[in-house]
Amino acid sequence: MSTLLEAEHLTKIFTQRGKESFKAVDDVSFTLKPGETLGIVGESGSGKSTLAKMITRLTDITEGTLKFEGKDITRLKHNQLKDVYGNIQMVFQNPVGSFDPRRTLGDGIGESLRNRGMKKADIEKRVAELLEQCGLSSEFAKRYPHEVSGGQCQRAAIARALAVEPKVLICDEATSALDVTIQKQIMELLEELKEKHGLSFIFICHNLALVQMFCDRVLVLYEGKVVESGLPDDIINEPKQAYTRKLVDAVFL
Ligand SMILES: Nc1ncnc2c1ncn2[C@@H]1O[C@H](COP(=O)(O)OP(=O)(O)OP(=O)(O)O)[C@@H](O)[C@H]1O
Repeated sequence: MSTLLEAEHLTKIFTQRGKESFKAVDDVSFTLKPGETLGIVGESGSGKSTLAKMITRLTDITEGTLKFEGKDITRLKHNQLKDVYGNIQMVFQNPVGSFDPRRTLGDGIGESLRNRGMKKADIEKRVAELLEQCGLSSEFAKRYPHEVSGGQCQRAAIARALAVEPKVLICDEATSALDVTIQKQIMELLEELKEKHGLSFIFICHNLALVQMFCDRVLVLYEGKVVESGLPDDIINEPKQAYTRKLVDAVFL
């Protein structure tokens, strides 16, 4: 199987004037194959979101190499990043905050299509299709973010991410802000989209139980470094590091 994403020795150093520089991600390497789901777990502050933003190229990479389908995308800038955003999309923890409050959900979902020059009538049709794929009626296109529930808004955010037909979807704590039953419904939707569209996922989460259900492999991050990686069942049943055991115990004990 070919490799979709290949990350080698990714490192992110934040520098702020007058302050010591800080290494948030430290020498992280992994691969992601088509149709695969890679989980990234770690406590708060371990570097998960920073790593996600490096992969989507929403933030610069200080050191290391990132390749998508064999092409080096580590240092692409501005317009050159269009293709990356078309292939790798992200869904965030706070769905309501990720939409512009003054614009309808339909407007937000259709934005990338407008940017690609799609006609208004075609955009409306496609937005309705995307909403339905994500379990919402097309009527939701007219609503504003504050007029829907958190779970419905996350479905709309997933529809927005799918609009450009990405190959990789990065979910950064995408279900953490939702209550348990809604969390389960969103996980089922992601699973269904994975089957239907052959999507690959990077699933960032601090809950190892969700990772066990959903992921093929998992990386455990601690202070920006990968301290353990492997099959979720192995990591959960036989964690090699005390840190991983702590994460496991927090969920399963
Ligand atoms: N722009 C920034 N400038 C300086 N430090 C930053 C910046 N962004 C993140 N950090 C630091 O990098 C570290 C990793 O943050 P990150 O948000 O990636 O962690 P996380 O594992 O996603 O945490 P959480 O689960 O709480 O979201 C933290 O110590 C954070 O304070």
